[in-house]
Amino acid sequence: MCTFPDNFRVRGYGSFASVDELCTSNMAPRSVRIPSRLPILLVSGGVLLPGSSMRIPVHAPRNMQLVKNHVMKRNSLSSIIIGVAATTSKDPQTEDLAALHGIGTAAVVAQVTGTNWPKPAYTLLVTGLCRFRLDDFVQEKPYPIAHVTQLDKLPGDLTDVNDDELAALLDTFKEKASLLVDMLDITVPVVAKLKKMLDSLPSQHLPDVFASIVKATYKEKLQVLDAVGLRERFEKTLPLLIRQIEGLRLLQNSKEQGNKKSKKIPDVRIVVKPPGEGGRRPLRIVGDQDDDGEVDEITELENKIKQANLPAQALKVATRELKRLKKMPAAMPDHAVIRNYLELMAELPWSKSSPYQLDITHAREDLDADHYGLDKLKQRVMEYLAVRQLKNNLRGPILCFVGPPGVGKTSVGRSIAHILGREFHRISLGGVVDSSDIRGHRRTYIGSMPGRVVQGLRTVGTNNPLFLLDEVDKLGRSMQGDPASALLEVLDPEQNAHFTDHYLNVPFDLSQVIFIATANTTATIPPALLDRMEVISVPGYTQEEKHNIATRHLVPKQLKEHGLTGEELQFSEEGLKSIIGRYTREAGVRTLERRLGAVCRAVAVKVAEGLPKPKQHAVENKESKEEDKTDDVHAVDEDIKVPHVDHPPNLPIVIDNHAVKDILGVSQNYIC
Ligand SMILES: Nc1ncnc2c1ncn2[C@@H]1O[C@H](COP(=O)(O)OP(=O)(O)OP(=O)(O)O)[C@@H](O)[C@H]1O
Repeated sequence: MCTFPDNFRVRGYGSFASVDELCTSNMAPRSVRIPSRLPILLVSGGVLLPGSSMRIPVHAPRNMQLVKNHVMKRNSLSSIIIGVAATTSKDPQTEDLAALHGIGTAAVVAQVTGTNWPKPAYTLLVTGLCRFRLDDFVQEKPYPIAHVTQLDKLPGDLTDVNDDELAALLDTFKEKASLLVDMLDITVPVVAKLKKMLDSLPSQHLPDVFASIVKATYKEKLQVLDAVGLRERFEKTLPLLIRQIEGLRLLQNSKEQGNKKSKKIPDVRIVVKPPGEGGRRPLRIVGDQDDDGEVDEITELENKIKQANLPAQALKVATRELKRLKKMPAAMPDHAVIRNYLELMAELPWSKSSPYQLDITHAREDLDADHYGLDKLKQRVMEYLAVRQLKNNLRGPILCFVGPPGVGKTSVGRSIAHILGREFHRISLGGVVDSSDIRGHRRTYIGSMPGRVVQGLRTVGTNNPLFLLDEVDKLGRSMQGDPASALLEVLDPEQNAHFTDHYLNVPFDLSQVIFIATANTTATIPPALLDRMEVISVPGYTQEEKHNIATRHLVPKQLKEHGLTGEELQFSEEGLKSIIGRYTREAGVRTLERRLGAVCRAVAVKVAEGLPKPKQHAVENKESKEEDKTDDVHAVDEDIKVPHVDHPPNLPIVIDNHAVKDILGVSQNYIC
């Protein structure tokens, strides 16, 4: 199985230089034999005809499953044939299989483009091979697979056709087709190719190819698809061709006369648009507006960027990218990439900060309220905060709390953010081996995304949060660059006002961000990084300290988390000691907190079991009401509410030595 990066483009069928090339390629239908079972891709609002290509954005859950399970799991796309069937259901999300059109088009998957970040979005480029009839479904979920019957078994070239009527129809069709091509701008490569194809393409393929490039309604295209017989197919397509020619004539006349209408059209050069995107506008005029929905989304993005208050340099880049996006068809793979980029630009907190808030007199109280002990750490934090208050915008040292797991390093960081009224975000650095994890990938790189710092800023939505760089001692190193040196750039007050993430490619001012690091040991912190930080050791706790932390912080916290109160559950002195001494073996208090949680859960069950049963529904039938009364003395009477309690526990439930053993089992420490 192959894995795909976050942004990718996989080509499978030949090597097409462009959509246009594909759209006029002559790879279909010839002597194709398709499998009798095909996975079915549902397309709403568009019809794929044999010999033409279509870009299909994948949104609906079933289509997404098909792409993930059938297409992406292959190493190569070259042999992937799927069925493309139009659904008459207006909402593709409903994916009603009954609404599928009975005739579909077998197609090869020529290209998959898309992105996995921030959410999966794929586009398939498919080329139609031949018609098939949908017989029945072998499976409907996660994506439909159907038994199909191949319909197109086209005869050889029609040059020596015996049917006079068909021969005449063919001549007229060819004449009109070449007339249409002559009216198009030959300097457009795809038109030149179409002209060439007109002579070389076997005549029987002409209706499908032309039906897919002329302007036609969804219904008309379905009629062409339904035309299994050759003559019928010519008959259905010829009027479309003639109508297109008439339309172009009108357009040209209006241009010549220089009337008002034509002035609105900046360039009457007519290009052939790939017959995709619902096949609604195969021929379009350059300068024509695209789908309303798409325009709306771009306008929305533009407004978002305006409101984001970008600095000059960022605004310049965003405006340039926005212009590119407007010119680009939505089906182009780069469209999603630019959009993601612009969305990030619009969402970054360029000028949004949390208001200044620091009350040093209450800071100590807040720290004490959240944590027991940790005097040295709290003292240093107070000094840090005091200097911050005296000299705002401190380019101070980066504090690094070093100590064993579970001693409160992260939670002290969270408290500091709270005291300062800043947003808190934790960046876990354990196992980071690639510098682009910190600094992002360049946008030219497939699967590119911003680094964790920029992602963090987007998440918190302010430009002055507190970032906790967790586990700096576990930073790795690899061929992809040294993440520690990237981190140096982030932390260096001289440089971080102009921090440039590779993906963002414009500087973002990190000088207002507070960084605090945590580590279990200093031994493995890269020396250059260690040099920038002020290490504060947080030693493990003694049994007594753990006892105090438990009674003051952990027990009340766990009671609250489990919906219990002190009147329902109490820990006896010896019970608590037993948990600390026999059921935990750690310097911190994380396991202790887990064990207390386990006890709370067990007690919560007992308390819930003893609660009054929920009131039964009033009995509608009077007779049955009478029966109920005789059967059960506790039966519900509207007037007398007697709680139905089986064995209400004696509250509070006190957890002593024995209760601890009952709930937590035999201690591992005993076994050792
Ligand atoms: N002194 C303390 N007072 C109150 N609660 C504490 C204290 N020390 C730790 N805790 C609690 O213990 C739990 C674990 O703490 P925390 O996650 O901050 O540990 P840590 O040192 O960051 O661990 P790690 O190194 O594994 O990230 C938290 O719920 C925290 O509130």
